[in-house]
Amino acid sequence: MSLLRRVLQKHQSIPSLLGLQLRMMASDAEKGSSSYAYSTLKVSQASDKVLHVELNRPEKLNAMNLALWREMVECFNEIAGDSECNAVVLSGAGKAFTAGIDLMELGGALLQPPGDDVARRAWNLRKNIVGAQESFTVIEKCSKPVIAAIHGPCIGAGVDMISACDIRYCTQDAWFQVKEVDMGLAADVGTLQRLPKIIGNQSLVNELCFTSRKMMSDEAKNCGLVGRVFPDKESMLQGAFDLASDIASKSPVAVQSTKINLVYSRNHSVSESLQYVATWNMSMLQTDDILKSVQAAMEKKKTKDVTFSKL
Ligand SMILES: CC/C=C\C=C\CC(=O)SCCNC(=O)CCNC(=O)[C@H](O)C(C)(C)COP(=O)(O)OP(=O)(O)OC[C@H]1O[C@@H](n2cnc3c(N)ncnc32)[C@H](O)[C@@H]1OP(=O)(O)O
Repeated sequence: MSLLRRVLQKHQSIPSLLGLQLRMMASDAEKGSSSYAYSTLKVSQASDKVLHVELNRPEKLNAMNLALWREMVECFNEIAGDSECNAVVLSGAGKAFTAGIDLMELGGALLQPPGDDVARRAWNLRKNIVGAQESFTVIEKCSKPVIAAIHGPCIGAGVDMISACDIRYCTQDAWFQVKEVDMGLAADVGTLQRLPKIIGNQSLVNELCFTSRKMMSDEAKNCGLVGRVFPDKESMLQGAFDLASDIASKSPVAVQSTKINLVYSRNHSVSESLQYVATWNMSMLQTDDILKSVQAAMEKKKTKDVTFSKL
């Protein structure tokens, strides 16, 4: 039976979904005591101070169900507070990066929020949307650089997700699709806000968003959506891990301050951003990391040979 047919059938049993509210910010209590234990995300240590987060619903092409939206928030909040982690690689298990929102599970809950009248339903719908936005904004709020490693399809919410990452690598077989218009809606969890700042070609962004046409990896590279294209998943992951490892070896004060200021500057004027970094660095320039880094450079050593305190 086609996916679309099953989605439509599922929507006919809306009453079972009426009580269901998207809870995008789950409490830590649900997770138990073990660290990085998630049902839809697999987190592993790729190398020293580098974590590998995999979207882990390969049998559903990593379609984003309720648990995945919630666990993204939990996971990246956990990473943000983990002083053993300095950089992250985000990829998809199986044959796709992601097929976007889980049409079976989320479509009904999203379109039919609970509420006694239109105002209350709208109120709850807004809460769901804001909650879903947090699932990707949390990547941006996490001060550790996040490298998206994309292979195969990256559809709908997948584009929202990778737009919140700091660096994007992909495979030759990767393709990108801002699918929302073809689903009858405007994208609302980050693509329309972040993609224009990444690609820097408003005409192309508009075309992609209005038409839902697929963009293949070569075009993604040419327009600046991805930094590098690799022949296959294995070489892409190796490239992403090497990059993450290089970043992770540097002063975490310098790297994380840089991410925070890059994100701030993207959203503010040059003059506001200069003010911000001046205030930021009035404390951060007092770090021991400067002395250590300069000394290493003078001795022609790599930052890998320097021991920086955890942050
Ligand atoms: C608050 C709102 C926030 C966000 C909104 C976001 C909007 C979007 O994300 S829009 C994009 C929605 N996604 C799609 O339209 C993609 C749908 N999938 C496909 O078109 C195809 O699966 C494919 C990606 C082209 C790959 O095709 P193929 O290689 O032939 O695999 P399939 O047999 O189709 O799929 C394998 C398996 O995965 C299930 N699946 C695929 N996509 C989804 C999905 N989006 N949701 C749920 N399940 C999905 C598919 O049903 C198959 O499962 P089986 O159990 O094996 O049948």
